[in-house]
Amino acid sequence: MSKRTQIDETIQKYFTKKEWEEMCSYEKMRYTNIKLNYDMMCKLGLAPKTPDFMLPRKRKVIDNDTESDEEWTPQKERITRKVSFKHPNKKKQDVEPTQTDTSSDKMDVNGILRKDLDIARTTLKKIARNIQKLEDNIYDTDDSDSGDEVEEVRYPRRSVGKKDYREAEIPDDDHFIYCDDCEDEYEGDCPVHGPLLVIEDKKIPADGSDPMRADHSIPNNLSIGTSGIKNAGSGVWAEVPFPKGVRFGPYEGIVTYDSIEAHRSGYAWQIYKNGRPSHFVNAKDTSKSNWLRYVNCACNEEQQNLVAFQYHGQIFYRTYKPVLQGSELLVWYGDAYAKELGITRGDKNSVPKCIMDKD
Ligand SMILES: C[S@@+](CC[C@H](N)C(=O)[O-])C[C@H]1O[C@@H](n2cnc3c(N)ncnc32)[C@H](O)[C@@H]1O
Repeated sequence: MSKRTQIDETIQKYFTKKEWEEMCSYEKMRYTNIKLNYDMMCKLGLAPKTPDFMLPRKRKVIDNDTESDEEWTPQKERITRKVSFKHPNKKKQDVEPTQTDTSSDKMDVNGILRKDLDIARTTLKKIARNIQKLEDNIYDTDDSDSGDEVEEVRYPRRSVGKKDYREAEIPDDDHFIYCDDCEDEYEGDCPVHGPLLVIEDKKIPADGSDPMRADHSIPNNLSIGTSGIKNAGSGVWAEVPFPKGVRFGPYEGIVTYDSIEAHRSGYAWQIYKNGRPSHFVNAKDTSKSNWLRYVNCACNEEQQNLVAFQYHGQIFYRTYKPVLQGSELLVWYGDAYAKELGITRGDKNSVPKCIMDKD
């Protein structure tokens, strides 16, 4: 036999005196359970919808002794809902009797209560599972995938470990985002450290009417100027400090399938679909691209402050470490292209062609 919940007398405040007096103990228990469930979800930070009965109601006359049903606007709605409760499908003999109540609608109400309790229990079990997974994730005690169905909280699809930011990120599943703090990938935003802080471009029409669209799209607090890298042309500079975890982009340009043209331009990112090369986004044309085209390739890991990543078929840049005010935004183009620029990171014997002006 299921244990009965104690009626929480504090819920009385959500009802009029008359309503409370007329309410049978099953209803009070039902509201108690709804509130218990709600409180638990709040404690877990799940931002549940406030149960209707707990919402403030308009009251025409604030006098407990004299009020009638007509004095409360939403009460009519509540009473309508109360009578429209569906009878449980279970046969009456299947329903466990409770110890104390003798009211005529005992079986029906009991069935409703049991259903509510079942829902609450299932929800709490799911929450408990989610918490466990989160804890496992935070403390890195268990990387295994239990195969459990988890709702509302997203978990890493796989433990990818610490990134080598010199490696090009070739996604086989680009709806996952790497979290630099967890060192893991999540479907969408990291449930522990939250979403990346998105910095939007200035909105400039991409119809080709502005030949300098790329320059004009640059957000506040960033500027385009001569790069600090010798012979690299223009670059992008931070006018203010940026924290780790800021997202810029997407990288905009013309879609092309011509790999030779893309390669020659020096402004094209390759897009992958299911781990295979698909097409290129070429930002050579300044009337069809945005400011991200001006971000240069870092000469070494110390300089690098951005990583390029593909998300939902587009290339974005994110700060993976704090960017100091007055420093140049520098990303890694990928080993092959960097080599062509004379950047051979990790190769101590290479002749350093890629040098900053101040070096
Ligand atoms: C996407 S563009 C970057 C913006 C370019 N600096 C500009 O003025 O338009 C890529 C080109 O910038 C230059 N570049 C970028 N990083 C460089 C580096 N580390 N060393 C030398 N040239 C670099 C190369 O000419 C490269 O083809």
